[in-house]
Amino acid sequence: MNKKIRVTAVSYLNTKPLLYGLFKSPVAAELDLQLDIPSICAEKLRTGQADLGLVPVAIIPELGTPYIVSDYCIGAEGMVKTVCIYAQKPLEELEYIYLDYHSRTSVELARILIREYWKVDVQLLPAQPGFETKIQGNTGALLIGDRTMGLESQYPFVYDLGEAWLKHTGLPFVFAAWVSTRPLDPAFIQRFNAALKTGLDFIPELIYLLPAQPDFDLKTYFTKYISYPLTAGKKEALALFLRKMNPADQTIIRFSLEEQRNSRLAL
Ligand SMILES: C=C(O[C@@H]1C=C(C(=O)O)C=C[C@H]1O)C(=O)O
Repeated sequence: MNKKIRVTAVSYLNTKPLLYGLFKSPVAAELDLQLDIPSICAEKLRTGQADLGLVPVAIIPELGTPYIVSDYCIGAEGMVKTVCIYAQKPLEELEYIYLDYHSRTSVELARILIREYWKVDVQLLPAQPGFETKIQGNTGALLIGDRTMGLESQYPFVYDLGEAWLKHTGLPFVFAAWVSTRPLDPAFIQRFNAALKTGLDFIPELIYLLPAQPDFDLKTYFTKYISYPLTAGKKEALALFLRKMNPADQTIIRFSLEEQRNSRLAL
């Protein structure tokens, strides 16, 4: 029996449709799955504690040979609802913004948008657990994931980073993608992708299995705000985001499935 593939995936609700697909498929038997907050997923893939991960795309340049193995991701085509800056005052009146320690991508996205789009002079601070309580007066915070659900009605100023990125660039966005640091068996990748697709087909059923969120409609979130297909537009956005993060970056991202398709076409 081959060794199982060690997989790290995001523990948030937005990943459940993808996980549901994996569990409904025989591919589940090939995986040793661990669920973590995004910054830990990133760390596990980077340090070799996982072979494959649904990881924040901001860490791709830190990986030696990154392969994007899937046609599915955690993305958005504008508003995303769960990646926002919350504040009691408008952005231009803020002095400090805490950056969520769960995140790797959105903290970089916030830096880019503050610099290029909002153009406000604000100090960005690293956050510790419990930092949500510091959202007061001239201090705001970037928060991501399930902890943001229902927060929209609690703060007078809410800035959605997916929406701001679309207004700034005209592009969708990719927050997290399935990345491996070594080439995986193409047949495995195809089974893995087919399973993810099945999960998305089951969103209407899955809604019944997940805990209802106060002031937050999960079905709309999964079908309107989170956008799972890794489209050409999202790939373009990913390349632009990595360039804006670090203009000197030379990372070459390999798209495993595309390479397979291309090589099949070439045969
Ligand atoms: C849209 C989201 O995207 C998340 C944002 C991430 C980040 O900022 O590093 C990483 C994984 C994604 O799950 C979310 O979970 O709210």
